[in-house]
Amino acid sequence: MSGSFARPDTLVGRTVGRYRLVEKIGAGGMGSVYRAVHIEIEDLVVAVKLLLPGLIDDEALRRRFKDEAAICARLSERSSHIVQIRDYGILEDLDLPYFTMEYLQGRSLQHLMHKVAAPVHQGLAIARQICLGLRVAHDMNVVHRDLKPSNIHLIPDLQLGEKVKLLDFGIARLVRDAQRGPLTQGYLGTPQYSAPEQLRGLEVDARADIYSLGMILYELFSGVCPFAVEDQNFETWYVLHTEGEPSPMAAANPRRPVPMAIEQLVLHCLAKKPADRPAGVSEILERLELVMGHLPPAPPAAAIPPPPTITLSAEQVAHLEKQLATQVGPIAPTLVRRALGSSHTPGELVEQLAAQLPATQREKFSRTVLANLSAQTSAAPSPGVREGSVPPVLRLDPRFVERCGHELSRLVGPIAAFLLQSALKETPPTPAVLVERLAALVGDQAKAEQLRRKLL
Ligand SMILES: Nc1ncnc2c1ncn2[C@@H]1O[C@H](COP(=O)(O)OP(=O)(O)OP(=O)(O)O)[C@@H](O)[C@H]1O
Repeated sequence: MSGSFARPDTLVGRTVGRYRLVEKIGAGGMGSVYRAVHIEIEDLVVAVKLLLPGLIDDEALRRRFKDEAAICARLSERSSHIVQIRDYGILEDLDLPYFTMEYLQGRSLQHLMHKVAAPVHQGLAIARQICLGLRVAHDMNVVHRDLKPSNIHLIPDLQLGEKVKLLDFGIARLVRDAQRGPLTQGYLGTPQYSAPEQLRGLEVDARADIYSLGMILYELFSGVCPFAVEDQNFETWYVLHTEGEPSPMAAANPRRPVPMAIEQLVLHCLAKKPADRPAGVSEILERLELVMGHLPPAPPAAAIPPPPTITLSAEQVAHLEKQLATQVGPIAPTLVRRALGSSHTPGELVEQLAAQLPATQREKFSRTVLANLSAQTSAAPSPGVREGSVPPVLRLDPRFVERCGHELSRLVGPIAAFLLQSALKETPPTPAVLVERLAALVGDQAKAEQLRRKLL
């Protein structure tokens, strides 16, 4: 039935492969994305991307859509920082290609950066994970070409606290694609984040992604764009990227001082000529890790969060977990515990949890749980006492933490203190959980295994 046109939202309720489309999450230039559940196992949630129905007759776009799934599938085999592809197929009656991905909870980096600059510690952890994912793509000769905050998701993760996932390889291409020639066929991308050579329609390589990364890191650490922008049109961005000088980061946001080494790195990435940028993502990673190694480590005891500042009854906690679990599944109790540890009011608690949900679910969730919470929540607990089913704060033996730091620094060098601090920042872990968090942070499977062997 080639050429037929189906309105995307009429697809809600349809079965695609083994999944039923539940709601539309959003749409981009090439496809619409839906949250979907398995037809037999409701807790199995995925995201399904379908080519826009108006594009099904365009063979080149169909091929590009399939390429996106294929490239992502290949890359995610090698990096957990790249969204996983589960399936690819065609909806027979509509002749509509689709692919199925892991469903990403949480929020995009665009959402995080919308309000303020990230604290340096958090910014470094995010930047490092973006680089780990991007390095795998570049090592496999794939250039993303549309790296931007909305294509970088931060999902809640038991080990990392916050895990970066790169997505939307819709216009990614192999650097050398013999059948289709070099990457020079007109402009594709997002002008705000594109490198000068990409905007000019010239041949691009991994260094175009490095430029986009520079734009993202500038905003991540300073909270503002490197250029003063009046009109958000192609011409304006073209002039700014090809001729404009980025403002010094310190001047851009004097209230949020950025370490000099980060500023130098970011401005290096934003060099106009590809040859003047860092040679590769490995170099950027090394420089980020050098900064991490020099940040003053917080003493482990101080890194253990203070007791929570609101108390809930066991029933309220159970209600909250149940409401959240309908959206996020088994990770709900962990998210509730973490949010309880850093909220001062029921409103703050609900806001934190709602931020983990897709935008369409937030309001309903907030309304439902706030009504339940505001009935009985007290704002100031009796000292050190916490009601409800939430376990008490666990205190780790400082000697064990010290041993972890020691083993870690043998494996990763000066960034050990930074990683240890990150691992302790989340809800206080048991020793085994601490080791798992560290193993995940190391970002290298062999080293992670060595760490487990030494410490467990
Ligand atoms: N695996 C996923 N899990 C959850 N949300 C997703 C997933 N993949 C995409 N999305 C969301 O779906 C929406 C549409 O994504 P899509 O990649 O199609 O377009 P886009 O990035 O918004 O636009 P464009 O591709 O034109 O730049 C976005 O809000 C994106 O965050």
